[in-house]
Amino acid sequence: MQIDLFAGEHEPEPQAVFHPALQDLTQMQAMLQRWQQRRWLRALDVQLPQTLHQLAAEPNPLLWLLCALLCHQYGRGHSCILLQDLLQDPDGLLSLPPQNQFLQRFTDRPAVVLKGLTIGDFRAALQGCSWLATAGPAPLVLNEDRLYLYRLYQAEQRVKQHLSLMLSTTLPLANAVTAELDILFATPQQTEPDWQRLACVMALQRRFAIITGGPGTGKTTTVVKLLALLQHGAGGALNIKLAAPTGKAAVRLTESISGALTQLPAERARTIPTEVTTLHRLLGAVPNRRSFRHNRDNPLQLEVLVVDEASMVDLEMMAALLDALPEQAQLVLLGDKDQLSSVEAGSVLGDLCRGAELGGYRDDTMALLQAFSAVALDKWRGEGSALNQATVMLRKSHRFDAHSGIGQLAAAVNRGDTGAVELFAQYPDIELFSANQLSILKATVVAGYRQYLQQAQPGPADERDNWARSVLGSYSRFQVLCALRSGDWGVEGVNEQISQWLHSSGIINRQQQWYSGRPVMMQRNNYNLGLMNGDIGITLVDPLSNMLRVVFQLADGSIKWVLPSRLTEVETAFAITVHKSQGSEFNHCCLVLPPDNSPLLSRELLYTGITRAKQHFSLLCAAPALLRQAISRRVARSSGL
Ligand SMILES: Nc1ncnc2c1ncn2[C@@H]1O[C@H](COP(=O)(O)OP(=O)(O)OP(=O)(O)O)[C@@H](O)[C@H]1O
Repeated sequence: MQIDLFAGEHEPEPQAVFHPALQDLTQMQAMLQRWQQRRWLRALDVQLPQTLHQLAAEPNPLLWLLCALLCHQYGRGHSCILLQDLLQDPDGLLSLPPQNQFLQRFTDRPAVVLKGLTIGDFRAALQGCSWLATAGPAPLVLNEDRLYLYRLYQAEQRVKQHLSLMLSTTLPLANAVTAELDILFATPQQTEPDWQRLACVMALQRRFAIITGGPGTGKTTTVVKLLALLQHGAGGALNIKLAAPTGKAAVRLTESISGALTQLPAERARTIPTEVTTLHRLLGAVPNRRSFRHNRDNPLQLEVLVVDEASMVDLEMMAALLDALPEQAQLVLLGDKDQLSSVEAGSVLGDLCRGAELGGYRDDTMALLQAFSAVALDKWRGEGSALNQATVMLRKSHRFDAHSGIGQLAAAVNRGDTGAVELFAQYPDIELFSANQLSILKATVVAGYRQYLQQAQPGPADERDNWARSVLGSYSRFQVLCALRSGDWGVEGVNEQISQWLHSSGIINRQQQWYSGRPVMMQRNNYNLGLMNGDIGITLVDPLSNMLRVVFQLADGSIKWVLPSRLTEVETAFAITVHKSQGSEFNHCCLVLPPDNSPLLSRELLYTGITRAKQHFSLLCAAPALLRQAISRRVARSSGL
């Protein structure tokens, strides 16, 4: 057979046939409207290109599409869109449509619309576009084929600049540090490195350090010892501040710091603060503004700052925090890198901790750490980034032992082991319900909430704060978590179902919108009230006025009584999303998964849900196959960090 080397030479170039919406702006606008009607996009996503067009006309349909998708991704917590990833798997990257059902039915789904496009087409649509920042500020930024909203790009740049500056200096270690470490850390015969001790050594030497680890691995214990070492070196004169992203997390850190201080010699414990503030309060949030009172021009007054639950800190907050840090201050971030990322855009801790498991310690870091370790550390040697040289991962949980199903389940899910499903049959502290076991779920939920609801009956006037505190304490023993917000199996549907069950069991009377015992969660920060997004309050009859009030515990442990009418943006909290549960722990958690394979079900979501439980974990899941799919799916947020 003869091969015609020149076949095709005279044939016309194949014309790429693009989707009609890419060829006509009116069609693109109509398509975006349809996506909004199907709830694939938010009104805001569709509005953004329209608004920009009014300011500077840009009739390119692809540009409109990119702009709407960028806004959509921002709403889902991504700092940017990586154009290459968008081309590779549009439906997957965008999680559009959000439920996989009937996907093939839509001929205008992202994968079909973007078919045939190349990265060059994206660049061409953006080139010379007046919406794109080239010299000065403009709404969009393209950097190394990552498309950003300007604000997020700015925040990312600021974080990068601050961190590289902080990572470029090392601090001298005092000669007496070994003796001090020996006082604080017991040295039994070891076979594994004492990462808590090594975390202290590393953080003493850095202006920026990260201590990451799962629940109960001793992050708080370690940081308390670190602060004792720092104070000892400075003669107790350091101005140390402790902060957490939410009020709830701040209250929890206050409790665990107080617990950890009891393990220290009294004269050392005295030099360490126990007061924990929220980041918003620390930075001085200005009502209805994005900016803070403390910033580059008005830095914070402190020498050491510890931020707990750092996985909940979003990109813009991290940028604001670093802006406000005085030049010589030391910053230590604590958190679990494997948890879900912040509710707002960014996955700062996850991004910064990439490679933390492997160590990746270079020669100089190895020399430093090895000098303080009785066990050889060669396994963790590598050529990691500057960040790796400032990160220690604590690996041993002191809370969950080998007999704990929660610990085993969390670890298996975290390493993507689909065999995790089998663990439910082996441990008494974890249980799995299928969707047709609703009666068992009902019994679990009613029993779970009964105690706090009984305590919520009108209490004594002279002890009203203590009573409120104990009701809030009882409430935090049990919590239903959902993977999704909307739908029958989301927070909306499950809250409705639970209220019905509790009402029909005679435990609540929900004939009015507000009733005694109603738990509510803040959906936005309210600076006037000093309440933050995610704070949970409980409705009680105030014994002083006999009127309904909602009680919240503030970061300093005090109780705030608020008129329900002042709480406009709250939702019932019998069920809350896993996302919003971050920073909280409950004795017993019950996680409800939807019956279909939503792209939102991921390993990180399961891990975060499981690790909210301290003693008992229940899971409602229609089929084990669904659980295996969720364990196999990872969520990766796009960012340039
Ligand atoms: N090296 C250790 N040896 C024995 N017990 C420890 C050790 N480190 C911590 N613990 C204990 O383990 C428990 C959890 O420690 P800690 O609160 O410091 O962990 P954490 O990582 O901050 O937990 P979480 O993030 O889940 O709140 C505490 O009771 C603490 O006293």
